[in-house]
Amino acid sequence: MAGLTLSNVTKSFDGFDAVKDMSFDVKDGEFLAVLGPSGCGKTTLLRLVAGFERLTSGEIRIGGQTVSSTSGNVPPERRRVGIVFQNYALWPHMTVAENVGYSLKVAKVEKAARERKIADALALVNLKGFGDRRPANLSGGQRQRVALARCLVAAPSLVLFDEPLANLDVHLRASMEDEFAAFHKRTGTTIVYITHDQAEAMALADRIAVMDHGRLAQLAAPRQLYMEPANEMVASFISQGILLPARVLSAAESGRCRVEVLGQEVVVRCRPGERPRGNAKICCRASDIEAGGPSEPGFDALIKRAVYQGGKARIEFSPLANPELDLHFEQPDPNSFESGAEARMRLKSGWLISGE
Ligand SMILES: Nc1ncnc2c1ncn2[C@@H]1O[C@H](COP(=O)(O)OP(=O)(O)OP(=O)(O)O)[C@@H](O)[C@H]1O
Repeated sequence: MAGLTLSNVTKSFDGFDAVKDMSFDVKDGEFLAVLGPSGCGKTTLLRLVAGFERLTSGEIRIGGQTVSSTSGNVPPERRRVGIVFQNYALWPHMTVAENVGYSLKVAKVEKAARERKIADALALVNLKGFGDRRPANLSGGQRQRVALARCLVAAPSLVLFDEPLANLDVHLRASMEDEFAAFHKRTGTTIVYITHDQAEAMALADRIAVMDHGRLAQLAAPRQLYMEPANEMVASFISQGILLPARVLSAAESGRCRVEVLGQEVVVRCRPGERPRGNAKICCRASDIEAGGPSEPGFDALIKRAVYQGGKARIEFSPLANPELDLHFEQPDPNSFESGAEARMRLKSGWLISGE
């Protein structure tokens, strides 16, 4: 296996930067998810790494070897990069074993070695004994595993996944997530996994690169992305964080500072070096909000809707002083909030978005 390094990679189409100045490292054996809204450049990034697309500037290295730069481009078939696509693209007239071994046959690998490699690849994806089946006689998840085996048989140094679960139903997705996680643990394959599904990225990846308009917005472990989003885009994108206008009242001390939000003073988490300032934003989650007593610090709100969600209700409300803000929190059963009522709300915590 090998690591992957992108240094200041830009890809322009007719002057439009689909990928802009991206730099990051994927460590040997790491599982990196690339996450972002539609059109942010994920597929272009994958195509650049695979070698299907030439970069406009910058450099890509795989296992220390430069594979893309302005002075040259190693062709896709010589990069030892495996790709698992969203549509598995298996040949229906071939058996599972023939599908998996096709590239070896083309490369004129001798029969006994070929069969051994096919068996090893099928074992890696838990499909031992499926070699004689046809794709039509497999489930969607099994087909996706054949596609994975087909890419593993070539002993790639890096495997790229392009939204591999997008075509599968919800239950199958969950079980394939488990399969991919187990596969990664078992093999230590370096994986770059493109998705627009946050839950999938969070469940699988060691780290997640969030892309926004072709740029890297943040690269961090899932929990850090959730707890400490680098900017407003990441805050609102990851788990639909709630952004609130704030004024910073005190300098950072031990990772916390005091802010004024919705007329309430709250201690929030923050980066070191924060200083008092206006025009700040904090990111909070539904779990950071709770109902408070009438005389407690907090703010008054108008309840808009209570949506029962089995064992709890999602309470949607707007602060009376900021009716343009739509907020919500979760209230365990029994729910005592009714739409149209006024209630006192309290913000318990949050994360101060860096001003840089
Ligand atoms: N060959 C091309 N020529 C011109 N523009 C392109 C080309 N390929 C991609 N783009 C543009 O680059 C931007 C990024 O596209 P890309 O397919 O990489 O996004 P994405 O994040 O994979 O989107 P999605 O999640 O919808 O697949 C888009 O605005 C797209 O229209």
